[in-house]
Amino acid sequence: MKKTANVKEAPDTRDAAVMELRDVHVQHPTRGGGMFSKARVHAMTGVDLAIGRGETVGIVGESGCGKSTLAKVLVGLQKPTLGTVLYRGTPVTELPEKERRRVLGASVGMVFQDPSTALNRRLPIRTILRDPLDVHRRGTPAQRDERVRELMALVGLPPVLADALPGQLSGGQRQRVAIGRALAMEPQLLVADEPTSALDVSVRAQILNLLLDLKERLELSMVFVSHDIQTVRRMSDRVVTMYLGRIVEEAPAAAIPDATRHPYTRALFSATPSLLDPIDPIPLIGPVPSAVTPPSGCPFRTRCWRADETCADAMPAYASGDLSTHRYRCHHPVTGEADLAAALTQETP
Ligand SMILES: Nc1ncnc2c1ncn2[C@@H]1O[C@H](COP(=O)(O)OP(=O)(O)OP(=O)(O)O)[C@@H](O)[C@H]1O
Repeated sequence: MKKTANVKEAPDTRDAAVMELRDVHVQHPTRGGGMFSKARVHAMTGVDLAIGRGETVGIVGESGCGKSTLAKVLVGLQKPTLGTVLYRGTPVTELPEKERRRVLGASVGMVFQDPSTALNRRLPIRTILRDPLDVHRRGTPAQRDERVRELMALVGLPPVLADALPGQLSGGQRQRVAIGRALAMEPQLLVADEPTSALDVSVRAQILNLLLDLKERLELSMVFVSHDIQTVRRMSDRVVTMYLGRIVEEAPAAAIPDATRHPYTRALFSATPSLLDPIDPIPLIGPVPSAVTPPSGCPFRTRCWRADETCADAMPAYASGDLSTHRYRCHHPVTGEADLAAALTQETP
Protein backbone atom coordinates (compact mmCIF):
# COMPACT_ATOMS: atom_id res chain seq x y z
CA MET A 1 0.00 0.00 0.00
CA LYS A 2 1.18 3.51 -0.76
CA LYS A 3 1.12 5.92 2.13
CA THR A 4 -1.87 8.25 2.45
CA ALA A 5 -0.44 10.49 5.16
CA ASN A 6 -0.34 13.51 2.84
CA VAL A 7 -3.98 13.24 1.85
CA LYS A 8 -5.71 16.54 2.51
CA GLU A 9 -8.92 16.02 4.36
CA ALA A 10 -12.02 17.53 2.72
CA PRO A 11 -13.89 19.66 5.26
CA ASP A 12 -16.90 18.04 6.88
CA THR A 13 -19.51 20.45 5.56
CA ARG A 14 -22.58 18.46 6.56
CA ASP A 15 -23.71 21.14 9.03
CA ALA A 16 -23.58 23.86 6.40
CA ALA A 17 -25.14 21.80 3.62
CA VAL A 18 -26.60 23.63 0.65
CA MET A 19 -28.48 20.50 -0.32
CA GLU A 20 -29.12 17.31 1.55
CA LEU A 21 -30.75 14.04 0.54
CA ARG A 22 -32.09 11.79 3.31
CA ASP A 23 -32.91 8.20 2.47
CA VAL A 24 -33.99 9.10 -1.06
CA HIS A 25 -35.46 6.39 -3.29
CA VAL A 26 -36.50 6.73 -6.94
CA GLN A 27 -38.43 3.95 -8.62
CA HIS A 28 -39.81 3.98 -12.16
CA PRO A 29 -42.40 1.74 -13.78
CA THR A 30 -40.55 -0.55 -16.18
CA ARG A 31 -40.51 0.60 -19.80
CA GLY A 32 -43.01 -1.54 -21.74
CA GLY A 33 -43.99 -3.29 -18.49
CA GLY A 34 -47.73 -2.69 -19.04
CA MET A 35 -50.15 -0.59 -17.01
CA PHE A 36 -50.74 -3.17 -14.29
CA SER A 37 -47.16 -4.40 -13.92
CA LYS A 38 -45.81 -4.07 -10.38
CA ALA A 39 -42.19 -4.33 -11.57
CA ARG A 40 -40.14 -1.25 -10.75
CA VAL A 41 -36.75 0.06 -11.85
CA HIS A 42 -34.80 0.85 -8.68
CA ALA A 43 -32.95 3.92 -10.01
CA MET A 44 -31.99 5.21 -6.54
CA THR A 45 -32.17 3.32 -3.24
CA GLY A 46 -31.68 4.82 0.24
CA VAL A 47 -29.35 7.64 -0.83
CA ASP A 48 -28.04 9.92 1.95
CA LEU A 49 -25.86 12.78 0.74
CA ALA A 50 -25.02 16.31 1.88
CA ILE A 51 -23.40 18.92 -0.38
CA GLY A 52 -21.53 21.58 1.56
CA ARG A 53 -21.16 25.26 0.73
CA GLY A 54 -18.41 25.79 -1.80
CA GLU A 55 -17.86 22.05 -2.07
CA THR A 56 -17.66 20.04 -5.30
CA VAL A 57 -19.03 16.54 -4.97
CA GLY A 58 -18.19 14.17 -7.82
CA ILE A 59 -20.52 11.28 -8.66
CA VAL A 60 -19.00 8.30 -10.43
CA GLY A 61 -20.26 4.91 -11.59
CA GLU A 62 -20.94 2.91 -14.74
CA SER A 63 -23.87 3.56 -17.04
CA GLY A 64 -27.20 2.84 -15.33
CA CYS A 65 -25.93 3.26 -11.76
CA GLY A 66 -28.29 6.17 -11.05
CA LYS A 67 -25.99 9.19 -11.52
CA SER A 68 -28.35 11.14 -13.80
CA THR A 69 -31.32 10.29 -11.59
CA LEU A 70 -29.47 11.76 -8.62
CA ALA A 71 -28.65 14.89 -10.66
CA LYS A 72 -32.32 15.26 -11.65
CA VAL A 73 -33.47 14.91 -8.03
CA LEU A 74 -31.09 17.73 -7.05
CA VAL A 75 -32.46 20.13 -9.65
CA GLY A 76 -36.10 19.16 -9.07
CA LEU A 77 -36.66 17.41 -12.42
CA GLN A 78 -37.21 14.07 -10.67
CA LYS A 79 -39.47 13.72 -7.67
CA PRO A 80 -38.27 11.08 -5.19
CA THR A 81 -40.58 8.13 -4.64
CA LEU A 82 -39.56 8.21 -0.96
CA GLY A 83 -37.27 10.30 1.23
CA THR A 84 -36.50 13.95 1.89
CA VAL A 85 -34.60 16.59 -0.08
CA LEU A 86 -33.55 19.67 1.89
CA TYR A 87 -32.41 22.88 0.23
CA ARG A 88 -30.63 25.09 2.80
CA GLY A 89 -32.52 23.25 5.53
CA THR A 90 -35.98 23.52 3.90
CA PRO A 91 -37.55 20.14 3.08
CA VAL A 92 -38.53 20.91 -0.52
CA THR A 93 -40.04 17.43 -0.94
CA GLU A 94 -42.85 18.58 1.37
CA LEU A 95 -43.71 21.52 -0.89
CA PRO A 96 -46.41 21.27 -3.57
CA GLU A 97 -44.95 20.03 -6.90
CA LYS A 98 -45.06 23.46 -8.60
CA GLU A 99 -43.43 25.20 -5.65
CA ARG A 100 -40.69 22.54 -5.33
CA ARG A 101 -39.81 23.00 -9.00
CA ARG A 102 -39.87 26.79 -8.66
CA VAL A 103 -37.58 26.84 -5.60
CA LEU A 104 -35.08 24.38 -7.05
CA GLY A 105 -35.33 25.86 -10.56
CA ALA A 106 -34.31 29.26 -9.16
CA SER A 107 -31.60 27.96 -6.81
CA VAL A 108 -29.90 25.09 -8.62
CA GLY A 109 -28.43 25.32 -12.14
CA MET A 110 -28.03 22.29 -14.38
CA VAL A 111 -25.66 21.66 -17.28
CA PHE A 112 -26.60 18.66 -19.40
CA GLN A 113 -24.42 16.28 -21.35
CA ASP A 114 -25.18 17.41 -24.89
CA PRO A 115 -25.52 21.16 -25.54
CA SER A 116 -26.81 20.45 -29.07
CA THR A 117 -30.02 18.95 -27.71
CA ALA A 118 -30.22 21.04 -24.50
CA LEU A 119 -30.46 24.38 -26.35
CA ASN A 120 -33.42 25.46 -28.49
CA ARG A 121 -31.98 25.61 -32.02
CA ARG A 122 -34.39 28.33 -33.17
CA LEU A 123 -33.56 30.89 -30.47
CA PRO A 124 -30.64 33.32 -30.51
CA ILE A 125 -28.11 33.05 -27.69
CA ARG A 126 -29.34 36.23 -25.95
CA THR A 127 -32.90 34.81 -25.72
CA ILE A 128 -31.62 31.46 -24.40
CA LEU A 129 -29.62 33.22 -21.67
CA ARG A 130 -32.51 35.54 -20.81
CA ASP A 131 -35.11 32.81 -20.63
CA PRO A 132 -34.63 31.81 -16.93
CA LEU A 133 -34.76 35.50 -15.94
CA ASP A 134 -38.00 35.96 -17.89
CA VAL A 135 -39.54 32.79 -16.46
CA HIS A 136 -38.70 33.80 -12.88
CA ARG A 137 -39.45 37.51 -13.58
CA ARG A 138 -36.06 38.56 -12.29
CA GLY A 139 -35.40 42.38 -12.51
CA THR A 140 -36.51 44.84 -15.19
CA PRO A 141 -36.12 44.14 -18.95
CA ALA A 142 -33.04 46.43 -19.00
CA GLN A 143 -31.52 44.57 -16.03
CA ARG A 144 -32.13 41.26 -17.77
CA ASP A 145 -30.33 42.50 -20.89
CA GLU A 146 -27.44 43.65 -18.73
CA ARG A 147 -27.36 40.23 -17.02
CA VAL A 148 -27.16 38.54 -20.43
CA ARG A 149 -24.09 40.66 -21.26
CA GLU A 150 -22.55 39.74 -17.88
CA LEU A 151 -23.24 36.04 -18.42
CA MET A 152 -21.61 36.04 -21.86
CA ALA A 153 -18.49 37.62 -20.41
CA LEU A 154 -18.54 35.23 -17.45
CA VAL A 155 -18.47 32.13 -19.64
CA GLY A 156 -16.04 33.60 -22.20
CA LEU A 157 -18.37 34.22 -25.14
CA PRO A 158 -17.69 37.32 -27.29
CA PRO A 159 -20.65 39.79 -27.33
CA VAL A 160 -20.91 39.45 -31.12
CA LEU A 161 -22.39 35.95 -30.63
CA ALA A 162 -25.48 37.28 -28.81
CA ASP A 163 -27.58 37.18 -31.99
CA ALA A 164 -26.17 33.88 -33.30
CA LEU A 165 -28.19 30.66 -33.27
CA PRO A 166 -26.82 27.58 -31.44
CA GLY A 167 -26.15 25.88 -34.80
CA GLN A 168 -23.68 28.65 -35.72
CA LEU A 169 -21.54 27.97 -32.64
CA SER A 170 -18.91 25.33 -32.00
CA GLY A 171 -19.67 22.52 -29.51
CA GLY A 172 -17.52 24.18 -26.86
CA GLN A 173 -19.26 27.54 -27.36
CA ARG A 174 -22.66 25.85 -27.10
CA GLN A 175 -21.64 24.28 -23.78
CA ARG A 176 -20.54 27.76 -22.60
CA VAL A 177 -24.05 29.01 -23.44
CA ALA A 178 -25.56 26.10 -21.47
CA ILE A 179 -23.33 26.95 -18.49
CA GLY A 180 -24.27 30.63 -18.75
CA ARG A 181 -27.96 29.75 -18.79
CA ALA A 182 -27.50 27.50 -15.74
CA LEU A 183 -25.88 30.44 -13.90
CA ALA A 184 -28.44 33.07 -14.97
CA MET A 185 -30.34 32.96 -11.67
CA GLU A 186 -27.14 33.11 -9.58
CA PRO A 187 -27.64 29.61 -8.14
CA GLN A 188 -25.73 28.42 -5.08
CA LEU A 189 -25.42 24.94 -6.56
CA LEU A 190 -24.46 23.95 -10.10
CA VAL A 191 -25.09 20.36 -11.22
CA ALA A 192 -23.06 19.26 -14.26
CA ASP A 193 -24.08 15.87 -15.71
CA GLU A 194 -21.28 14.53 -17.97
CA PRO A 195 -20.70 18.10 -19.25
CA THR A 196 -17.86 17.20 -21.60
CA SER A 197 -18.70 13.73 -22.88
CA ALA A 198 -20.41 15.05 -26.05
CA LEU A 199 -17.53 17.44 -26.84
CA ASP A 200 -14.38 17.07 -28.92
CA VAL A 201 -11.45 15.93 -26.82
CA SER A 202 -9.63 19.17 -27.74
CA VAL A 203 -12.21 21.42 -25.98
CA ARG A 204 -12.96 19.21 -22.98
CA ALA A 205 -10.15 20.65 -20.86
CA GLN A 206 -11.30 24.22 -21.62
CA ILE A 207 -14.82 23.49 -20.35
CA LEU A 208 -13.50 21.71 -17.24
CA ASN A 209 -11.20 24.67 -16.51
CA LEU A 210 -14.09 27.09 -17.02
CA LEU A 211 -16.17 25.15 -14.46
CA LEU A 212 -13.28 25.15 -11.96
CA ASP A 213 -12.76 28.87 -12.50
CA LEU A 214 -16.48 29.71 -12.11
CA LYS A 215 -16.72 27.62 -8.95
CA GLU A 216 -13.90 29.67 -7.38
CA ARG A 217 -15.07 33.07 -8.60
CA LEU A 218 -18.74 32.58 -7.71
CA GLU A 219 -18.10 30.45 -4.60
CA LEU A 220 -20.43 27.83 -6.00
CA SER A 221 -21.20 24.39 -4.69
CA MET A 222 -21.03 21.89 -7.51
CA VAL A 223 -22.09 18.33 -8.26
CA PHE A 224 -20.02 16.89 -11.09
CA VAL A 225 -21.28 13.65 -12.64
CA SER A 226 -19.12 11.44 -14.85
CA HIS A 227 -18.32 7.80 -15.51
CA ASP A 228 -14.62 8.83 -15.67
CA ILE A 229 -13.16 8.64 -12.17
CA GLN A 230 -9.94 10.42 -13.18
CA THR A 231 -11.88 13.50 -14.31
CA VAL A 232 -14.16 13.35 -11.29
CA ARG A 233 -11.15 13.17 -8.99
CA ARG A 234 -9.60 16.23 -10.63
CA MET A 235 -12.80 18.30 -10.46
CA SER A 236 -14.02 17.40 -6.97
CA ASP A 237 -13.32 17.79 -3.27
CA ARG A 238 -15.20 14.60 -2.45
CA VAL A 239 -16.06 11.64 -4.67
CA VAL A 240 -19.17 9.51 -4.31
CA THR A 241 -19.22 6.07 -5.95
CA MET A 242 -22.65 4.78 -6.98
CA TYR A 243 -23.55 1.24 -7.92
CA LEU A 244 -27.05 0.10 -8.95
CA GLY A 245 -28.75 3.10 -7.36
CA ARG A 246 -26.84 3.03 -4.08
CA ILE A 247 -23.91 4.99 -2.72
CA VAL A 248 -21.19 2.45 -1.92
CA GLU A 249 -18.34 4.81 -1.00
CA GLU A 250 -17.65 8.51 -0.33
CA ALA A 251 -14.04 9.66 -0.08
CA PRO A 252 -12.00 12.87 -0.27
CA ALA A 253 -10.83 13.17 -3.89
CA ALA A 254 -7.21 13.23 -2.79
CA ALA A 255 -7.70 9.83 -1.10
CA ILE A 256 -8.37 8.16 -4.47
CA PRO A 257 -7.26 5.51 -5.12
CA ASP A 258 -5.01 4.41 -2.26
CA ALA A 259 -7.22 5.09 0.75
CA THR A 260 -10.44 3.87 -0.87
CA ARG A 261 -11.76 0.58 0.42
CA HIS A 262 -14.66 -0.44 -1.81
CA PRO A 263 -13.68 -3.00 -4.47
CA TYR A 264 -15.91 -1.20 -7.00
CA THR A 265 -14.15 2.16 -6.54
CA ARG A 266 -10.81 0.38 -6.98
CA ALA A 267 -12.03 -1.38 -10.13
CA LEU A 268 -13.34 1.87 -11.63
CA PHE A 269 -10.04 3.58 -10.93
CA SER A 270 -8.01 0.76 -12.43
CA ALA A 271 -10.08 0.91 -15.63
CA THR A 272 -8.88 4.44 -16.42
CA PRO A 273 -5.20 4.35 -15.51
CA SER A 274 -2.95 7.30 -16.18
CA LEU A 275 -0.07 6.96 -18.62
CA LEU A 276 2.33 8.19 -15.96
CA ASP A 277 1.22 5.74 -13.29
CA PRO A 278 0.03 2.59 -15.09
CA ILE A 279 -1.72 -0.10 -13.05
CA ASP A 280 -3.30 -3.41 -14.00
CA PRO A 281 -7.00 -3.04 -14.85
CA ILE A 282 -9.24 -5.07 -12.53
CA PRO A 283 -11.71 -6.95 -14.73
CA LEU A 284 -15.36 -6.29 -13.89
CA ILE A 285 -16.94 -9.53 -15.01
CA GLY A 286 -20.32 -9.32 -16.71
CA PRO A 287 -22.70 -6.39 -17.07
CA VAL A 288 -24.32 -4.34 -14.27
CA PRO A 289 -27.30 -6.49 -13.13
CA SER A 290 -30.87 -5.40 -13.83
CA ALA A 291 -32.13 -2.49 -11.72
CA VAL A 292 -35.56 -4.18 -11.77
CA THR A 293 -34.34 -7.20 -9.81
CA PRO A 294 -31.11 -6.03 -8.11
CA PRO A 295 -29.14 -8.71 -6.23
CA SER A 296 -29.96 -9.16 -2.53
CA GLY A 297 -27.54 -7.78 0.06
CA CYS A 298 -24.65 -5.90 -1.53
CA PRO A 299 -25.61 -5.16 -5.16
CA PHE A 300 -21.98 -5.41 -6.30
CA ARG A 301 -21.51 -8.96 -4.98
CA THR A 302 -22.29 -10.67 -8.30
CA ARG A 303 -19.24 -9.00 -9.90
CA CYS A 304 -16.99 -8.75 -6.86
CA TRP A 305 -13.92 -10.97 -6.45
CA ARG A 306 -14.09 -10.55 -2.67
CA ALA A 307 -17.74 -11.54 -2.21
CA ASP A 308 -18.87 -14.51 -0.13
CA GLU A 309 -22.21 -15.70 1.22
CA THR A 310 -22.41 -12.90 3.85
CA CYS A 311 -22.61 -10.38 1.01
CA ALA A 312 -25.93 -11.89 -0.15
CA ASP A 313 -27.55 -11.46 3.26
CA ALA A 314 -27.57 -7.72 3.88
CA MET A 315 -26.35 -4.43 2.49
CA PRO A 316 -23.37 -3.59 4.69
CA ALA A 317 -23.72 -0.59 7.02
CA TYR A 318 -21.41 2.37 6.47
CA ALA A 319 -17.93 1.98 7.92
CA SER A 320 -15.62 4.96 8.47
CA GLY A 321 -12.22 5.30 6.87
CA ASP A 322 -9.24 6.97 8.53
CA LEU A 323 -10.43 10.37 7.31
CA SER A 324 -13.66 11.71 8.79
CA THR A 325 -15.24 12.32 5.37
CA HIS A 326 -14.46 8.82 4.14
CA ARG A 327 -17.06 6.08 4.48
CA TYR A 328 -17.85 2.91 2.59
CA ARG A 329 -20.29 0.01 2.58
CA CYS A 330 -18.50 -3.29 2.16
CA HIS A 331 -18.27 -6.57 4.12
CA HIS A 332 -14.78 -7.26 2.74
CA PRO A 333 -13.06 -3.92 2.10
CA VAL A 334 -9.78 -3.68 0.24
CA THR A 335 -7.06 -3.06 2.80
CA GLY A 336 -3.89 -3.81 0.88
CA GLU A 337 -2.32 -4.61 -2.47
CA ALA A 338 -2.80 -8.35 -1.85
CA ASP A 339 -6.58 -7.81 -1.88
CA LEU A 340 -6.25 -6.35 -5.36
CA ALA A 341 -3.89 -9.01 -6.66
CA ALA A 342 -6.64 -11.61 -6.19
CA ALA A 343 -8.85 -9.61 -8.58
CA LEU A 344 -6.36 -9.95 -11.38
CA THR A 345 -6.40 -13.74 -11.30
CA GLN A 346 -10.19 -14.21 -11.15
CA GLU A 347 -11.57 -16.33 -13.94
CA THR A 348 -13.76 -14.95 -16.70
CA PRO A 349 -16.81 -17.21 -17.14
N1 LIG B 1 -37.90 7.26 -16.91
C1 LIG B 1 -37.39 6.07 -16.67
N2 LIG B 1 -38.16 4.97 -16.77
C2 LIG B 1 -37.66 3.74 -16.50
N3 LIG B 1 -36.38 3.52 -16.13
C3 LIG B 1 -35.56 4.59 -16.03
C4 LIG B 1 -36.02 5.92 -16.29
N4 LIG B 1 -34.99 6.77 -16.09
C5 LIG B 1 -33.92 6.02 -15.72
N5 LIG B 1 -34.28 4.71 -15.68
C6 LIG B 1 -33.42 3.58 -15.29
O1 LIG B 1 -32.90 3.90 -14.01
C7 LIG B 1 -31.58 3.40 -13.87
C8 LIG B 1 -30.64 4.55 -13.53
O2 LIG B 1 -30.56 5.41 -14.67
P1 LIG B 1 -29.64 6.69 -14.73
O3 LIG B 1 -29.85 7.36 -16.05
O4 LIG B 1 -29.84 7.51 -13.52
O5 LIG B 1 -28.17 6.06 -14.67
P2 LIG B 1 -26.77 6.72 -15.06
O6 LIG B 1 -25.77 6.19 -14.08
O7 LIG B 1 -26.90 8.19 -15.15
O8 LIG B 1 -26.48 6.13 -16.49
P3 LIG B 1 -25.93 6.87 -17.80
O9 LIG B 1 -24.48 7.18 -17.49
O10 LIG B 1 -26.09 5.84 -18.88
O11 LIG B 1 -26.77 8.10 -17.99
C9 LIG B 1 -31.24 2.71 -15.19
O12 LIG B 1 -31.52 1.33 -15.03
C10 LIG B 1 -32.20 3.35 -16.17
O13 LIG B 1 -32.49 2.48 -17.24
